[in-house]
Amino acid sequence: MNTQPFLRMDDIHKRFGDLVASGGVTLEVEENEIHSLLGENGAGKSVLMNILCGVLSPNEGQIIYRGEPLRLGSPREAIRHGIGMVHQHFMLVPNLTVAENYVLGQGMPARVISNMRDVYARIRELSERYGLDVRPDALIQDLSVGEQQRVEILKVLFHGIDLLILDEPTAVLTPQETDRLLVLLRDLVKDGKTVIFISHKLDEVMTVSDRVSVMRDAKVVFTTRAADTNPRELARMMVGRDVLMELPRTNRTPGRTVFSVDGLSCDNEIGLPAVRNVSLEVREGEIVGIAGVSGNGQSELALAMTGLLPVTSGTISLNGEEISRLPPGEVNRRPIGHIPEDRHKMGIVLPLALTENVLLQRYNRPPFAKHGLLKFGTIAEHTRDLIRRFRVKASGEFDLIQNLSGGNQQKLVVARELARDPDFLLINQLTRGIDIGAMELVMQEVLKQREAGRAILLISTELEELFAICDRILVMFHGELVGELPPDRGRIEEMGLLMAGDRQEAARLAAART
Ligand SMILES: Nc1ncnc2c1ncn2[C@@H]1O[C@H](COP(=O)(O)OP(=O)(O)OP(=O)(O)O)[C@@H](O)[C@H]1O
Repeated sequence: MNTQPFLRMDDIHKRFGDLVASGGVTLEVEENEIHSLLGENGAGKSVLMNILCGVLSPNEGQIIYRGEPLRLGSPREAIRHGIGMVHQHFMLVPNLTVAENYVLGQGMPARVISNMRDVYARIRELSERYGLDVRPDALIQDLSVGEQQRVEILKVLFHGIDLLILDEPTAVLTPQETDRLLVLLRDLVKDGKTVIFISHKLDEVMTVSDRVSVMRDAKVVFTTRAADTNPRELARMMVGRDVLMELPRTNRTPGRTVFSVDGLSCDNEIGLPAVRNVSLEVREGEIVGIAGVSGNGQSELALAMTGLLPVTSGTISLNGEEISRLPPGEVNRRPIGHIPEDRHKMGIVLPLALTENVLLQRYNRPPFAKHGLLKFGTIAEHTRDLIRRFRVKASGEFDLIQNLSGGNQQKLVVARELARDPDFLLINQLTRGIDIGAMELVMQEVLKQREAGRAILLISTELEELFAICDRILVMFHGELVGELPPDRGRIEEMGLLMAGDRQEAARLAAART
């Protein structure tokens, strides 16, 4: 009898200078299972998977795959062995079509490329078989994030992959898209594929996995069948302590209005109406949430509030001053903190050091500059302080931010913006990519800002995040605010109805409660 597992990564070591990303990791995966990989930010999940798909080579250790030692020099070699990965950040070329992306640089036989009709036919066949709804001639830049995700998955299937690795695939998906993805993963397993799934969301891990492994400090510390564990145990294994799912907060009467929006409308980047007649106010010491399925105008609302998208009508005011028609640089001079939705596009500059990223947009202002000269000592000390307070895993303040794991990049952006002590804090997706322990820390820090009297607007697709810290929650649908609810988990059904635009049914439910 063959007792070899389908895949065994054996005593893998990977170091970057002094930093140990894999410190003797052993992971076994069975054929035809969904195996989830969990762990704190920076535990070493992505590095391990990058080794398995040929992006990185280990310093020591070996991979045994289908009973044979496997040495990979590139992702292309991994694909030849049937191993493919969908990365946290998509790797598609935006101005090419789906089909062009699939044949690009993959060393496809010339006869395949010369006959794009065959490529189209294969894409259509796979798309139909797995219900993926991918059009071969669509331009990547015209697709939503969820659609791009499907294109990435289909690309891996297109190359005949048996072992599929997905690194946080649901971080940017809507709940409906996530459900579809989880069903797809089960279908793939039925078709004989094997899946390794990385996620910080314990409920979906419990739903979809056959087995789960937990990484801590660059090692796998625990593997179990999903049926034999629960979210609380998994959280404890990841973080090394019990995680508070409920955060204590004080009752607080909000103070004066700090930030307000009145009758605001704006268009999206291609000139279509995105935000329609939105009015809201945020007061001192208050956290106001905006719930909604992504793509309902939240991104445009946030951009308009920070001066990055022109307002077509209505006003935006901060501390009584109208700021709706100020250029972005002027808005940025006001006491506003902004945690953007997509940290790679707006929050950080990847090839720069942590110190430089902390300084972004503030390089000419005290305390970091005096008489036009940068105060390097102050900048370094401030960055070290943020790293310590937010437990950012980095070798030091001069580390390049691109060397940090995704969740640690997010923690640095949050730390930087909270430290600016702004009067108004605009947060669009607070905990994206952040592990469950760090989530607790980051939410506590936002609550401290509330205690300090900041006015906070939290746009989020994560209801748990909104319920945990908001004082009241507005719901956005098709560019409009369609309702307001207290952060009461008992009213989650009503909120779901509002998020789907069904005001009547939501009102009926609300009436039935009273
Ligand atoms: N190219 C690199 N150079 C230096 N350090 C790196 C590099 N790539 C990764 N690291 C470090 O290796 C460690 C593990 O990172 P990895 O991305 O595997 O974490 P992760 O478990 O996937 O975290 P997250 O949940 O935040 O995505 C981190 O400390 C990271 O900073």
